[in-house]
Amino acid sequence: MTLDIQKQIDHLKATIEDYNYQYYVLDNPSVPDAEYDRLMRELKSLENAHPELITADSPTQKVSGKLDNSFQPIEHLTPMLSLDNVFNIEDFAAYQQRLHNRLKDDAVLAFTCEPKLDGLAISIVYRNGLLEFAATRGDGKVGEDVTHNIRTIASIPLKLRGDYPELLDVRGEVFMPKSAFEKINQDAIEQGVKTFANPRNAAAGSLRQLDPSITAKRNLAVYFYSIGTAEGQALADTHYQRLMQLKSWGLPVCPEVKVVEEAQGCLTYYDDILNRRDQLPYEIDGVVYKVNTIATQQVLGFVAKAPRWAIAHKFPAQEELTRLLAVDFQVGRTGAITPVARLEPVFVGGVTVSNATLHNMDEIERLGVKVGDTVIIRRAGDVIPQIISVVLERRPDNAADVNIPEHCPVCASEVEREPDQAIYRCTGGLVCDAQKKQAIKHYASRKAMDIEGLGDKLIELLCDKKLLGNVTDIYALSKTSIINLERMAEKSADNLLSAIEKSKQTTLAKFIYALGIREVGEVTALNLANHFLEIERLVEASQEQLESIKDIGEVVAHHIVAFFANEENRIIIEKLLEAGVHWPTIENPDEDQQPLLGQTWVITGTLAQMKRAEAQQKLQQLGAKVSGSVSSKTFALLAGESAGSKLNKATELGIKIYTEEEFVTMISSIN
Ligand SMILES: NC(=O)c1ccc[n+]([C@@H]2O[C@H](COP(=O)([O-])OP(=O)(O)OC[C@H]3O[C@@H](n4cnc5c(N)ncnc54)[C@H](O)[C@@H]3O)[C@@H](O)[C@H]2O)c1
Ligand SMILES: [Zn+2]
Repeated sequence: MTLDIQKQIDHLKATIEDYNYQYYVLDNPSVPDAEYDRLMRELKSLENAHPELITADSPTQKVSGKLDNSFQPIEHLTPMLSLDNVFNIEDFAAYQQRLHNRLKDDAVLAFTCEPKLDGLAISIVYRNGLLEFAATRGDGKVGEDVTHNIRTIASIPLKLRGDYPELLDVRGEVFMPKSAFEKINQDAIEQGVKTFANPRNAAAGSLRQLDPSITAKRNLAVYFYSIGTAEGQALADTHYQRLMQLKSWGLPVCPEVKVVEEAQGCLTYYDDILNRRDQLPYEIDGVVYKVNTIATQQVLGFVAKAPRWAIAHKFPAQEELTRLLAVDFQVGRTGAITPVARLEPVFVGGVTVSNATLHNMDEIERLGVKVGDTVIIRRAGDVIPQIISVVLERRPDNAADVNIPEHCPVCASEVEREPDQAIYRCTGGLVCDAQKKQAIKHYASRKAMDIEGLGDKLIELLCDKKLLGNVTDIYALSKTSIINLERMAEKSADNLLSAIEKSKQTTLAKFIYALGIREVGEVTALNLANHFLEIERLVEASQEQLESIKDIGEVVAHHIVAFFANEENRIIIEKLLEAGVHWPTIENPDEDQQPLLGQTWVITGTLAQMKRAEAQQKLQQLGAKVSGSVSSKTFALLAGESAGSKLNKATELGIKIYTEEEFVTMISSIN
């Protein structure tokens, strides 16, 4: 029996030591805090039941943290301790009771409440008001010298102000504000390097750098929360007033610090901070209650590695372990195929989570995640739950790779990857149910078929009522079918039907645009219309033919070919023509319509009568290229109000310059 317990204890100790190493030395934990805390509680309760098995080196008995010999050791003037913690109200009530029992009185206890900042502890020694050295907590007795790095943190004074003690050892938490954390991880993703698991690890990793110039760039911050040693200056006799003293010496103190009375006051504070957790600019993992009167603190004293007069009340975990059961693929409104993780349900961030986003296939590759893996999932605030890492040591033998499906799970069309992008898309276009609504909205929009009255809301409704399946169904709508819809009076039904009828008369360019081929905007559609003159010729066009057209590159040409290669799309086009969609024959194609062919224009300054984008579109429609910079190849410059360097350069190079007025006259003389 005891042998078994001994084995369990040894196993727990070894596992916890391993996690400590990864967390404190490598700043790269492999399991979430919740899992670590569970093991620690298990070990504690085994040791409580078998006190004879407690050894001095047990992680329950000593301050965890290791020393990395890349840093000089620094012995602390007074030890840096840890905090005991509770995870629920019952345990907190029991803690309160123990305090009163130990103090043997029922006098009202005041507590200073503080957020439990999720960073790493630092001790900074000021001598005669000047920053002398700074050290991490290390094993509690000896820390690592990080003085050079600490000096780069903007909010840490190098010199104290006011009536400071001659010698001051002040303790605080170095942390990385959420905004800085998001930015650093965004940069890491862009550079394809490893991201930090959470702001705590980012802060620790940034402070424990051999090169202070790296620390300097990391936007670390600090709040101070206690005094280790002070000589030559009387200290206040409550914890709260001491914090105010720190502030008066120029040392930042968290603005959320507050004095309350008894358990009720503590719990009200807890609820308030928990409610505001997501709005706080820094990450916290709970709150800390500290007996306010220093004399009472001294009566209470310390246990092995933590004060009795303080306790951390931890918040529900935002990170948890669970298993990835499967990866499903969803098709978005634009055909983008996104992987969605199906998880073994787990309670995290206050709710039970069974799905998580995986963004795209690159993200899966970055995480290196396989089906069957144990993963760390994070749910903070209202943010969609995310998988942040894989616990590789728990990977089962039958873990399976995640593969993108070859066919759309909704319409079975082929799936393809966009060149140079992480996104896979369904090529189904108009036939894909998932893309249907979006496609119909685009088709009916003003710059496309311009069907007045057929707006987004009505399209949603018609799709939901199964009156619209794809764009061809627009022409099958009848008065009897729509009159019974909500908010559809007889008059609006008539108006809609006549608008549909009227819109059948269009141009080839608008029709091509209306099809919603990826990356075929109005200008490209116009170029295509002018080049091919007939829709049938465009449908048959080859990649090479398309690429030979001005402004059409490989990618766009590819999208066009893929769109028309889809048999369903061709059938839809036939049906639209049968329904009566028509356009005038293009009489004067290419050259005649494009008198500015071969010219390169530059637009600069502010235009009064139109937007720059409109001027650009006009020029492009007439065949000109529009470039962003003036060179000897520039044909003309359109210069609006307060034109600057481009105007100067164009003048220098003797390039033709149009005022807005001249430009408008020129354009209207062509049209
Ligand atoms: N995931 C892992 O593998 C892993 C490994 C080791 C430790 N951990 C985490 O670290 C915890 C244990 O670390 P610990 O021993 O440093 O204890 P702790 O972090 O629970 O509490 C002590 C620390 O709290 C910090 N703190 C923040 N705000 C404070 C405030 N207002 N007043 C006083 N202190 C404040 C200080 O840095 C102090 O050293 C575990 O509970 C776990 O969450 C995780
Ligand atoms: Zn599809």
